[in-house]
Amino acid sequence: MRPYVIINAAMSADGKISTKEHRQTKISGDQDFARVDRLRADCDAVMVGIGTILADDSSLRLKNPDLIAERTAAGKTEQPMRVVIDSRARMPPDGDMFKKGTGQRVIFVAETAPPDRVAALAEKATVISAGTDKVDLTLVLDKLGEMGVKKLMVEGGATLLWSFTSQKLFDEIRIYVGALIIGGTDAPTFVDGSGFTRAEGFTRLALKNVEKIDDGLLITWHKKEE
Ligand SMILES: NC(=O)C1=CN([C@@H]2O[C@H](COP(=O)(O)OP(=O)(O)OC[C@H]3O[C@@H](n4cnc5c(N)ncnc54)[C@H](O)[C@@H]3O)[C@@H](O)[C@H]2O)C=CC1
Ligand SMILES: Nc1nc(O)c(N)c(N[C@@H]2O[C@H](COP(=O)(O)O)[C@@H](O)[C@H]2O)n1
Repeated sequence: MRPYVIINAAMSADGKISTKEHRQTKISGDQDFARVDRLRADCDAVMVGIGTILADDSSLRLKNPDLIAERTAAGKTEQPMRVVIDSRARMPPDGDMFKKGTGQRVIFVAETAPPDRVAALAEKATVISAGTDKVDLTLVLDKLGEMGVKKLMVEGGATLLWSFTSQKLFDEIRIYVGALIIGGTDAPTFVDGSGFTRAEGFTRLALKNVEKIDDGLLITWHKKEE
């Protein structure tokens, strides 16, 4: 069975998730980062696209020791599975995701990924081929389901979130709107990609909750069933 998919990200009041240089930007405050850590702890796997790893060198690990202890007491691994969507196997083998924290790392690549880079990554992670030229997210979700992932958190970035939202491959969106303006036509927004041209294609959402956190707002949407 496919996992329940929660998209979680933070954007500025003008919808940007980082700067025009794609520099990692602190949008959440302490309380929201604690919520993000809690959500990571509650999920079986945490995912980003390779653009995010190359920009941020994300470790994607759970940081709060109390949450790690809570997971192990519940018979789970210390860290949720860490997953990267990486068609061309560009993941740096010396990235923070490999250096920090314990547990399984999974890289989804396309069949056309260069074999030497796939072999180098296979020494550090479980590498799975899914899709011909580009990673196919329906295959990814099916595979993660087979691997026992019931709840998946997808953190970004803008290109991966376009794929998840345009293909309606999610259940919930939790978006933190921070009290700042970043600006810049070239700065990534919550969702980029090619965009819809016709209203019939739009991904529709149902509002579930709004909560003030730090000096911003956490908005929770569910996918609106058509
Ligand atoms: N504020 C926040 O909550 C977050 C911000 N970010 C920011 O997002 C930016 C990175 O976003 P992007 O450059 O858009 O990269 P991304 O992280 O969305 O990765 C996109 C890349 O993934 C690969 N890919 C393979 N199969 C794919 C598929 N089926 N669909 C989509 N992508 C696929 C492609 O190489 C594609 O270029 C960074 O600046 C980062 O700081 C990232 C995560 C969260
Ligand atoms: N929720 C959230 N709020 C922000 O303000 C952010 N900048 C991000 N960024 C995401 O978190 C990843 C970093 O994770 P690690 O600290 O390396 O574990 C980053 O790569 C984005 O995915 N998120």
